[in-house]
Amino acid sequence: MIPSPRLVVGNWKMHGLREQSTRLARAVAEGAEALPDDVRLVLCPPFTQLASVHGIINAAGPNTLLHLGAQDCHTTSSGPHTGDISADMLSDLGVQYVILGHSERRQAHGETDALIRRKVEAAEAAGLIPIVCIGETMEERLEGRTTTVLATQVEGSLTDNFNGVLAYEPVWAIGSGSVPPIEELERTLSLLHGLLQSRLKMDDIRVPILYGGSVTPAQAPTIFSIGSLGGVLVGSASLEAKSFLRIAESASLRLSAQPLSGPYRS
Ligand SMILES: O=C[C@H](O)COP(=O)(O)O
Repeated sequence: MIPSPRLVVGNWKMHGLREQSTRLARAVAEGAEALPDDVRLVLCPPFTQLASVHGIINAAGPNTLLHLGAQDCHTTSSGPHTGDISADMLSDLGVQYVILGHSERRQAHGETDALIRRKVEAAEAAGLIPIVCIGETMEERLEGRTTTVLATQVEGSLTDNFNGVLAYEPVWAIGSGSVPPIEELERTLSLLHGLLQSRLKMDDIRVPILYGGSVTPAQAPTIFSIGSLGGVLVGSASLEAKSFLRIAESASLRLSAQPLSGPYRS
């Protein structure tokens, strides 16, 4: 059974100096106190702000819904890799989740499925929960190759005993203001569920599937009307505490009183 809390992950990307990050994390921590415990918030600041955000999460106390995530890690635990950060280092800092294979890293840093898989292995070995991103480009979508692209990414990026989180982020939806039509998203989620079953050779899949790409407070209730959705990966809207918290409210089944449905919530 998938963990019942829905994940609302804020990927701050390369945004945030000290003052702004501290203010944002404090505001989210304060707002999180009012949320029901069927949501879990994960803040993924840049590496430079992990320690201060960790301090704020710690100060929020043991029952906080807030967790700490990073945006990448290296494939090995230490060594001569100038400028890189290992999963062990993240874990040592109190990080619990790590985003891997984001399309911005696949595109700007040439990350391949094979490399991402090695990062997933490193994250798992360090006790971190990997959030692996997959998604098709607009060109691939227009060529009708979405299914093949997703199948290849699921096959190549995940480990055999993967027990993390999968984030479906159509590359064309990121930062574009466009979200796939809800019926299409529902179909893709069910496709991904099938791909996970065959990749992990298991019928009872417990890997939460998140959606990411232009998630806003206005779009969130429609997106979360898909009962099987494990959560969302939020970029721009996570940089504003109010928006991020409103998205988290929509994620709560208790607050939205949606009927439970789908493979994860039976
Ligand atoms: O990791 C987050 C995604 O890239 C989505 O970013 P966005 O919400 O700004 O479209």
